[in-house]
Amino acid sequence: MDNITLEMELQKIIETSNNNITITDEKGIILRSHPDHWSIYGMKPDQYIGKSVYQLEEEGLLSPSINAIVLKEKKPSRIMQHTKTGRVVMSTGYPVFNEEGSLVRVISYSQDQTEIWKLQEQYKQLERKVKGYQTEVEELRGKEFVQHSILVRSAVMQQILKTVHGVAKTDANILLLGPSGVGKSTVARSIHKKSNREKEPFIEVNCSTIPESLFESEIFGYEHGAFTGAAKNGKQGLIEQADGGTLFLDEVGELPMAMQAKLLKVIQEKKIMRIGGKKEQHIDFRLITATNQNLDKMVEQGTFRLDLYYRLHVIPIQIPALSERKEDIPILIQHYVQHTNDKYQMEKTFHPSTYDILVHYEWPGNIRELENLVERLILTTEETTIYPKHLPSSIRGMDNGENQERWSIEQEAEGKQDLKKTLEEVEKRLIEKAYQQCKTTYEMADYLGISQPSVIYKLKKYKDHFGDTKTNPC
Ligand SMILES: Nc1ncnc2c1ncn2[C@@H]1O[C@H](COP(=O)(O)OP(=O)(O)OP(=O)(O)O)[C@@H](O)[C@H]1O
Repeated sequence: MDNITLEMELQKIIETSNNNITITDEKGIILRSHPDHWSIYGMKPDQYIGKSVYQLEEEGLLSPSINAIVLKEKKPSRIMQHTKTGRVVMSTGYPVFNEEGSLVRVISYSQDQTEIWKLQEQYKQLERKVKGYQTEVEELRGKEFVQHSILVRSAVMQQILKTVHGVAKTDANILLLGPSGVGKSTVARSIHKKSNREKEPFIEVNCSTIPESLFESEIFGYEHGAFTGAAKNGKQGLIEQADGGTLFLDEVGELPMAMQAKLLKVIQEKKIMRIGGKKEQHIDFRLITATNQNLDKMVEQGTFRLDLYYRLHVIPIQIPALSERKEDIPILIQHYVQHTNDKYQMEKTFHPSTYDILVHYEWPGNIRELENLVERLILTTEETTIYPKHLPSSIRGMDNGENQERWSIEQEAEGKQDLKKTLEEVEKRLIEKAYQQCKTTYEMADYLGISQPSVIYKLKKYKDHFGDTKTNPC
């Protein structure tokens, strides 16, 4: 067959193939390719024919070039490329050697895989959703409690709920202790819901937010003309509003001393008198209090009345910090991801590495911090998958590195990093692990599932990182 016929055949193959066939010489100069196929890279023929693939890489038009990889590795290779035009392309390259064994050409085939890739992503998301539903079904089957929006899985919280719900129908005063954001108000509301007062008001008073000068009038109310600026018809106080129901005093440790004495009297007598009023009225309420302060210490220091403390302390319940009941963290994350997605009609998911970091985080701000962070991440992350890189650095910094390793691999799939560098980085870390754990290159080969010569090659490749290579006793 003469050269002209061969040339025509080759040209026809390139033109009619479903793949983008690209041929480069030993220097990476593009000799042939079909113009139609380069549109996926957002390039026109004059931008690549006769150009070097290295140059195209530098210009960010190919990231990375399969032909460049084959030129370097001198063996067939396959990569996924994320193009400037947003396509996902699978490229496979083969070296062509002459009779002397020198590499003279590289032939590569590229196929647009965007639709398959998207389907795979959708499938992964569906898989995660199904897992989420499975967890929910398990929860509903009783493995966890889901009661009055209280989600608990830990044994300690299940016991606490059992105790408080056990006394919910009595009128015993309950004191909820624990750091901020652990769910004291939530538990208080749940006690009310379980009590016989369920249909009556639940009045929540945050003692730290009412200025001392207004406290008395807010709590006890006042009669017409009680003081300058008082409302014309007087005002019902918060205790009066709780008549028949539950009065929940949050941050009770913040109560001014003078108010402590008045509150003690109300608790003992269940009677109040409005400011400027002439007669006392009986109020039927159940009292629940909460604080994140150490009341014992405050009593010792003389800033909290001992007699009031005894009154409030009838059933003390200590709610532990989230870091002391880590089993609750996964269901809380799942719940708030689902809840926020539903609330804003979104479909964001947490990458498993992100999820792992959050599950192991200490959560100093407890459930409130968790709830706020999940909501913020879902609202402010543009991508549908939330990666560790989206987490605040204070949380990312707590990770031991394993998750960072996992997500850097995923980032490569997102095309946000240079694929070649990412793969090299991952390879280097795996080889480092093998290097630390194995005595010989044969053991390393077994450990890594590659041949021993490949181990030698890779150790040489990263010699700056490892120093001298391992000795081979065999
Ligand atoms: N077990 C739970 N399941 C789901 N959400 C919860 C749970 N416990 C608390 N939360 C949520 O966490 C947030 C903080 O809870 P809550 O206000 O009850 O804490 P707190 O201990 O009373 O805080 P503070 O001491 O600051 O008043 C709320 O948005 C609440 O809905």
